[in-house]
Amino acid sequence: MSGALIDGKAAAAALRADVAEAALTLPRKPGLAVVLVGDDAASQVYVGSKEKAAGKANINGQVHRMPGSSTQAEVLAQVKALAEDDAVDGILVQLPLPGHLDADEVIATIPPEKDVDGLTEASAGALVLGREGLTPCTPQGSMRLIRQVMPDLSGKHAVVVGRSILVGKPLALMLLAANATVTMAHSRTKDLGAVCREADILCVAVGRPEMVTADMVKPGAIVIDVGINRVAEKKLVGDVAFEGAKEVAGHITPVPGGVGPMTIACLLANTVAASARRQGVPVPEKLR
Ligand SMILES: Nc1nc2c(c(=O)[nH]1)N[C@@H](CN(C=O)c1ccc(C(=O)N[C@@H](CCC(=O)O)C(=O)O)cc1)CN2
Repeated sequence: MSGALIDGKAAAAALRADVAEAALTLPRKPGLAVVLVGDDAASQVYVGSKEKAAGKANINGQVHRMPGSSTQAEVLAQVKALAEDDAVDGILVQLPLPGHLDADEVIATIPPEKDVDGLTEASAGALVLGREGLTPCTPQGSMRLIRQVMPDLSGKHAVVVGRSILVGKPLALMLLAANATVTMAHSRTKDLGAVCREADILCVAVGRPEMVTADMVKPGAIVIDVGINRVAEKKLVGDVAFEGAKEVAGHITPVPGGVGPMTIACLLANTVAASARRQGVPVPEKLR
């Protein structure tokens, strides 16, 4: 029997509606600033989607496009200007940056209270310590989809394949905080298939098209595919071989239409939450 599809598009639309409603309750309209350096085609698409979604969610979205030849000093100056702009509640620098730039230094320039990507040391530290903070959008979106299917993760075994700062590491910490038993797998893991087959919840974020196959999935497992791999002009696939895996999984996210849309919805949720804190009002309940 085929596993149930986890509809990320519908979940993202519902969250965006909650964000739009919450934004209207704030004393001042929230502001989101996106810095895009260079002309990476995929980044242009994602930033365009973020700007459009922000407008529909009653958030002032602004995009600062910089040439790929921009120097480190020029990018740092742009982020610092946004850090000092009181109308800006959230700042994100679209990744990846051009290779000549030091992304760590750029991200470190974002004030923690405006870090709506959840990538600064302060945000990562808050996540490790179990304190309130802004969490990365894709792991946060993944957790929202998991909890839709399984509200209580106690006693469940989660396997996260991939250990990036954008997804794998924060997602593992969020699963731990939700009382799952967590295994982190990566390129150096021996017998990856055996490890994956232990998972009640299998999250894959490695950037390798269809790497996880049906024989690596425990029957009835929840499969969260975070991969977004363009394999042809008009064809996107995830890190999981969907057609085979869906016959074994209990629930599975598609690509496209799964975790991706949740990334943008969670960015908007983070922006309204950051704005509420900066304006000294409670974070709307639905966005906590
Ligand atoms: N600063 C950041 N950079 C990047 C992030 C991030 O969270 N912060 N994540 C990814 C890219 N990304 C957002 O920036 C992103 C990727 C994919 C989608 C999405 O909705 N994908 C659709 C398909 C869209 C398409 O046709 O390409 C889907 O999966 O249904 C949204 C956002 C790396 N950079």
